[in-house]
Amino acid sequence: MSAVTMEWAMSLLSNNSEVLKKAQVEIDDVVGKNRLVEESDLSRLPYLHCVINETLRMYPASPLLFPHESSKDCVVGGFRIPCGSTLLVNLWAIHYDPKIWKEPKKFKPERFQGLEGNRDGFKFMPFRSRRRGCPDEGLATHVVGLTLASPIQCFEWERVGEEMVDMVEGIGLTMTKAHPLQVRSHPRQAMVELLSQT
Ligand code: HEM
Repeated sequence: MSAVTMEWAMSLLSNNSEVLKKAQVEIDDVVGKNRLVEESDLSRLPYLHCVINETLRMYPASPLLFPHESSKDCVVGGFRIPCGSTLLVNLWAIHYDPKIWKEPKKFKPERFQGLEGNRDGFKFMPFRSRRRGCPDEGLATHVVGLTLASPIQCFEWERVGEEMVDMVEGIGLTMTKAHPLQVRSHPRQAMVELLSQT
């Protein structure tokens, strides 16, 4: 799931160079160019977290979440759910609901600014929620944060051709990209020396 999220994030950044630049400036300001970004820097990179959250909103790794079975009769949102029903949550529909999100189809990490660490009810649930949530959410956000921050800090990327990276979704329970991301990259001038030492 972390690798899937990484690929979507890098694809979105490749198509939105101004967001990539903003994330790069934040890392340069906080970390500088004399050392590589470390896990302990992540809490000081709020814009990077906004990028990750916006990626998880638009491309939740598990768009229908795992099916669950109701253990007793209950009523949810006015609907009677008999005991033993298989329940799916259409997370994708919630994450694109125009009643909840302004311009839901637009990649706008800024919409999460000031909301870091705030789950904001049940509007945003890439890791599901509470008792049924992903037990490794903290680890996953750290892994994605660090593995995304490193190439942002060290490399310039560009699309392979003129056309935008295609964002077609593959078929399956996990939302993968239909076509693997391809980008052309080269080390940032200021990072060449540091990279040659590691
Ligand atoms: C971006 C990365 C990840 C996302 C978006 C994600 C999301 C989710 C979601 C939506 C569920 C399903 C909850 C449900 O519907 O019942 C889940 C379950 C789970 N995740 Fe993650 N996950 C991620 C990374 C990880 C990682 C890195 C690990 C472990 C190292 C992990 C371990 C688990 C486990 C063990 C469950 C099953 C929990 C249970 O049986 O109730 N996840 N995750």
